[in-house]
Amino acid sequence: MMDGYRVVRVIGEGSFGRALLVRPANSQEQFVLKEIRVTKSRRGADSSHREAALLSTMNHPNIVAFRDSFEADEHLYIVMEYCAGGDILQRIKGQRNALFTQDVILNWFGQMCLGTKYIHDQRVLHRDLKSKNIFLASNGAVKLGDFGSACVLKSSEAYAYTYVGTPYYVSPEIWDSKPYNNKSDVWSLGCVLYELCTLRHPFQAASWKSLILKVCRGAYPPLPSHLPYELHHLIKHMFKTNPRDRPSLNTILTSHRISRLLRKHLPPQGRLAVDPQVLEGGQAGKWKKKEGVKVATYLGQKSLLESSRSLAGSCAEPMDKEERKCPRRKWVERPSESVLEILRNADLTSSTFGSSVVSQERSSTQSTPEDPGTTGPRRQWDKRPPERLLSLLEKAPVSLAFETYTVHREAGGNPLVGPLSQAGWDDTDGLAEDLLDSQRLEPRSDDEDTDFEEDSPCDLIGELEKITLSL
Ligand SMILES: Nc1ncnc2c1ncn2[C@@H]1O[C@H](COP(=O)(O)OP(=O)(O)OP(=O)(O)O)[C@@H](O)[C@H]1O
Repeated sequence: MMDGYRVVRVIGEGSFGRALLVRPANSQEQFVLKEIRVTKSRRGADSSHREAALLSTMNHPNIVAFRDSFEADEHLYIVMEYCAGGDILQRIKGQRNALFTQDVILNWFGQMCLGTKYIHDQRVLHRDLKSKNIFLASNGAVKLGDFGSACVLKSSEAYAYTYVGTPYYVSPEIWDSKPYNNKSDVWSLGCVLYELCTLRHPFQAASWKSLILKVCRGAYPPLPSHLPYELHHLIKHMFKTNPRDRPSLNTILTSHRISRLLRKHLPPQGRLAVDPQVLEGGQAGKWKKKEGVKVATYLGQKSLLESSRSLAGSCAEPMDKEERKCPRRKWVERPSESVLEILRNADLTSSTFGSSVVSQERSSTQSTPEDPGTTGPRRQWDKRPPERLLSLLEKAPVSLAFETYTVHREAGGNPLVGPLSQAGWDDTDGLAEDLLDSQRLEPRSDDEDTDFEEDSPCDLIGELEKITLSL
């Protein structure tokens, strides 16, 4: 018995503790109790308060609901909704080779879209959407979970933590050291949709280098031909290498070619929810602020622990109302391609990947970031091998690419500004906007809705380098 909860059984073990199936003493209802080891030094971080206020507003049928949290015996416990159907990855694996029906794909994916649209409407990024973090409830509802790994708290201590994601689901802009944005979540959701359609990951690779190349080119094996044209079309757009060209969740649900098909497969309440007015209305069942603080503290801990393994993890990022009104940041005309360029050079010296592989991949039907559909002259490769990334990629086992990563770096600016902080509440309000690259600001347009992103991109390559050095 724990704080009024009776343990029914252990569901599984994650990197930060166990997940238990529990039942309140006075009820037959079942919940998941996540048990997280905590260290005293991380308790009560001031920066948790604002993040908690944000998290406490999360309430949607397609988001795993939080019920309670408490601390006992050096552990933090979070009580949340139990999803009896398990996670989507388990379901995919359980299919063996039998493909899901089109109805199942559209029904599940539609609900994932509703959940993601809900958080995006609140200017929150999930940052770790993957089939392992999406659950099925007993009533058939699909729910996005594991906001824990999706949330970074910049602490008031020495480091700031930035979430990177799970490499197999990470979008090209992240490899190009661009900020995480709402379309990065769209890319990850595209990976989940592709998995539902094929039972395979879109970017399979035997090495990091091959993985990153495929991701940066948006090169994936075609979907089975029996699937409707609308799904082929949607996947193609979700895997556009430039985030500007990917549809937003709003577009997918309301005006993309897939929208009608998706809506037809949504449960009735979901169909109603596509109406933006209804979506914005759902605010019932908020967390109590006090509980939210504890959860936010846990999230900060999780980030710290994760990065202490040199691998990284982390954060949902809100934008405040003021920021919504601000001119939004614009993507530079073409990605800088830093990673792509280095990888291309790496091919000259790599023993495992010759230029023929690159040529083959370049002939894919997907456009490359530097060559959106035109047939310009091939770039000359730099003769000097890029030692840094080359050695990194050759040493790192690709199995690591399914892990969630956080990176840490020394905090610059105001260390109290957390990724879940709302700019309007911080002393740096205004200053932060001034510091933005002015070239990346432009008025908002309706058809281009890459409209919010993290503030400070991280040095992913540098961090991966540290990882491989420690292997
Ligand atoms: N709300 C839930 N309902 C049903 N099962 C859940 C729920 N949350 C987690 N699980 C299951 O419990 C197990 C452990 O989950 P947990 O989130 O603790 O770790 P993980 O996701 O496997 O790893 P990590 O969090 O370290 O990345 C997993 O099998 C997961 O599918």
